[in-house]
Amino acid sequence: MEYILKTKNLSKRYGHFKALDELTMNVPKGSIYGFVGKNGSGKTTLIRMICGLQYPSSGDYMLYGKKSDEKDIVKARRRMGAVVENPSIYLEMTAEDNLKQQYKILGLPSYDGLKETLELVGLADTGKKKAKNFSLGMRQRLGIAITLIGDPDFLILDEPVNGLDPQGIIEIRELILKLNREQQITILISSHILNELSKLATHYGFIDQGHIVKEISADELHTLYKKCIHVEVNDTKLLTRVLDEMNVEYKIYSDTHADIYTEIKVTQFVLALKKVNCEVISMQERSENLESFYMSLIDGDTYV
Ligand SMILES: Nc1ncnc2c1ncn2[C@@H]1O[C@H](COP(=O)(O)OP(=O)(O)OP(=O)(O)O)[C@@H](O)[C@H]1O
Repeated sequence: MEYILKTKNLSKRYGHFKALDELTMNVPKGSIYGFVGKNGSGKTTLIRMICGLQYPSSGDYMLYGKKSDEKDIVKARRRMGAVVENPSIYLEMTAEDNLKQQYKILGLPSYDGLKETLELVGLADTGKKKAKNFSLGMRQRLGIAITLIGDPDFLILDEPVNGLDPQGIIEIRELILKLNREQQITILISSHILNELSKLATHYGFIDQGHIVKEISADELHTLYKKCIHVEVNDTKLLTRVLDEMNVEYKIYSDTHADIYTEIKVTQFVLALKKVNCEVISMQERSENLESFYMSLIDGDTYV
C-alpha cells in the first residue's frame, strides 16, 4: 500500500510533558483517515507538526516519501492543504475575494479555476456577501476552498464539523466525500464526533495520551462488529467448554457475559449448551459502533 503520510516514533515534549509519545501512524493514499482522540490527546500537535508549525522533539515523519528533516519536505508540504483550528479567512471580504487573495499569496499568474472551486464548495452564489455574514459551515467550506487553490492531493482538516448545525455538517460531509472520490484527494480528519466520522472514514487512527493505540481500516472494523455476538448465560465456565469444543474465538467478561467472534450455527450451539446444562439468558448481535470500539480501546479493553 502507498502512504501519503507515515510517522515513526514521533514525540513532542513540553518540559517533562509528552504531547506526542512515540506516535506511529500511516495514512494510506486515497483514504479518508479519521484521527480520533479526546481533547488534549495530541491531535492538533501532530497536525501542526506535519504543517511545519512545530518541530519534533524526537522521531520523524515522511510526507510523500520525504523525511521531515530533509530540505524537500517544504516542497512536499506544497502538495497538501490544511484547515487547522479556525479557517484563515478575511471576514471583510467576499468568498471570491478571499480566493483571489490566496492566488496572490501563492503567486499564481491567473485566477484559473476560481469559479469552479467556488462551485465545488457550494459558494458560487454568495455574490457580494462578506465572509463575516456567512454561517459557520459556509466559513468552513470557504476555508477548504482556499486550501484547494494550491491543488493539493492531501488535505488535513482539524475538527471540520465542530459547532456546525445539522445542515452544515451534511454539507461538509458531502464536500469531503466529493473531494475524496472525484478529485482523489487523501483526507485526514481529526474529530471526536465519532458518529459523523463513521459516515466518512475509510481508515482510523485512535490516539490517546500522544500515542496511537490502534490503526484499523473501516472494513476491518465492520468485520469485527459483524462477527461479534454477545451472550448472557447462567455460567460462563460451562459456556467455555462448548466454545472450546466448537473451536470458536471468544472473550469472557464475567461469570455470566461473553462475546463470540466467530459465526456460529445457533441451533447447534444452543443444543450443545443444553447438553452441559448451560442456560442461555440472552443472545444478541452486538450493536457496535465506532464510539464503543473507541471506548473499549482507551479503557484498555482491546478487541484484537
Ligand atoms: N505549547 C504548549 N505548551 C505546553 N503544553 C502544550 C502546548 N501545546 C499543547 N500542549 C498540551 O499538549 C496536549 C495535547 O494538545 P493538543 O492541542 O495537541 O490536543 P488535541 O488532541 O488537539 O485536543 P483538542 O481536541 O482539545 O484540540 C494538551 O495536554 C495540551 O495542553
